[in-house]
Amino acid sequence: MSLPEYQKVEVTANIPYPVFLGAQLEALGEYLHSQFQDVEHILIITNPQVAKLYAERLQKGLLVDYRVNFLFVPAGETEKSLERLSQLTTAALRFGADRHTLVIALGGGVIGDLAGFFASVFMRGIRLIQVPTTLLAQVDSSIGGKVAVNHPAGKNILGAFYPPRAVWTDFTTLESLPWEEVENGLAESIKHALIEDSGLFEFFETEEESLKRRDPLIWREMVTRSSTVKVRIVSQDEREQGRRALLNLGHSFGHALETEMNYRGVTHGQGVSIGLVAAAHLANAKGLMTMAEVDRIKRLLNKFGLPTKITEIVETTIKDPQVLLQLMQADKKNQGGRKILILPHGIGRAVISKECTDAEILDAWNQVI
Ligand SMILES: NC(=O)c1ccc[n+]([C@@H]2O[C@H](COP(=O)([O-])OP(=O)(O)OC[C@H]3O[C@@H](n4cnc5c(N)ncnc54)[C@H](O)[C@@H]3O)[C@@H](O)[C@H]2O)c1
Ligand SMILES: O=C(O)C(=O)C[C@@H](O)[C@H](O)[C@H](O)COP(=O)(O)O
Ligand SMILES: [Zn+2]
Repeated sequence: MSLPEYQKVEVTANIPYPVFLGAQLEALGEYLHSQFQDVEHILIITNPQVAKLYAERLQKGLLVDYRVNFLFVPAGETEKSLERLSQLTTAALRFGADRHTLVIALGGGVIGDLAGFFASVFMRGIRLIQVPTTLLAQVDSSIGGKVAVNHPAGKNILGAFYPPRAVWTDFTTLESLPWEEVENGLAESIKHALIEDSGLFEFFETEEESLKRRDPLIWREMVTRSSTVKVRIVSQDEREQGRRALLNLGHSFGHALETEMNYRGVTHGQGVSIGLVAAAHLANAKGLMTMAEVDRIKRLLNKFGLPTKITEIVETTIKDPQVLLQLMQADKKNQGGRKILILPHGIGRAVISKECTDAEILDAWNQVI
């Protein structure tokens, strides 16, 4: 079988790896065979819904050469936990996994982060392939090597930088994705546009209808342009010593909200969407963005069904933003107790700010409560 038509983009990190955009699930086996001669055993970590849809296609190319076992994880953000990591370990050992076992993360960002963290610590690290099946995972989470589980006190608090050996992105898996899951990916894609691609922002504005119709060519362009932003930034600063922090735009707010909700009732994409609006208001207060630009961002998010206020998604008991401000203390960007925030600077540029006071951050929260 010859490899299908795809676009190969390289992440030029410490250990470079390819992102195959438009690859086919069936062809992964042939690729692995060409790259990893010592692999005999493969663990596919996925969830039952995704497996039902795509396990057969993926397995087609694997069964001849490998002993393949599945580890199933129920759907949901709460599965990114140490308890689930421990259960995966028990099951992997039962299947005879060793240091030559290769992990395939087949699914969305939850599977990618959890399976990735498992691969990073199992026997001190085994090889990992990301096979993203949600829009969010294709444009963002499968690229860049951030893997983690959550803690009641903070999102992704236990994790690692653990780059995959390859990212295998099959656009056709997005055909079965429910619209509410599409929205989560759009939030991260719009974030990428805000950080460094004003043309992509305009693309979202002008292509609203074709995106909603799921026009395959327009979707392909969206995923390609958006994931290219991520590849570019991660290649410049793999371990977030500087510029990579820009990819965290909206996340200081979004992660605090997710944590406050115990990782239920608000999706990551919704948290990011609300966080983008809060960051835009903060940027306006700092003179980095006009109110017209803040409104333009809100309009775009709303067009695609994304929330711009917390009350749009949950009947919240959060009346006092102090609780959320407190939770921002666990943000991984902070230094010596000082909050570091990412702010949009107009549309298509973002900056790292160490200058935001708690009072200013509270004002921003009040704009989205
Ligand atoms: N590591 C990173 O750089 C990074 C970046 C962004 C987000 N994340 C993490 O990603 C997670 C969110 O990921 P997500 O939005 O993909 O959610 P998710 O992984 O929970 O997937 C959402 C749902 O979509 C279903 N699904 C997956 N693929 C499908 C398909 N092709 N067809 C139909 N249904 C499908 C799943 O069963 C699941 O219920 C969060 O934990 C977030 O913190 C990580
Ligand atoms: O890749 C990055 O860097 C990001 O910040 C991308 C985010 O979309 C993603 O949610 C990431 O997991 C957040 O990282 P964290 O370090 O704030 O946990
Ligand atoms: Zn994110």
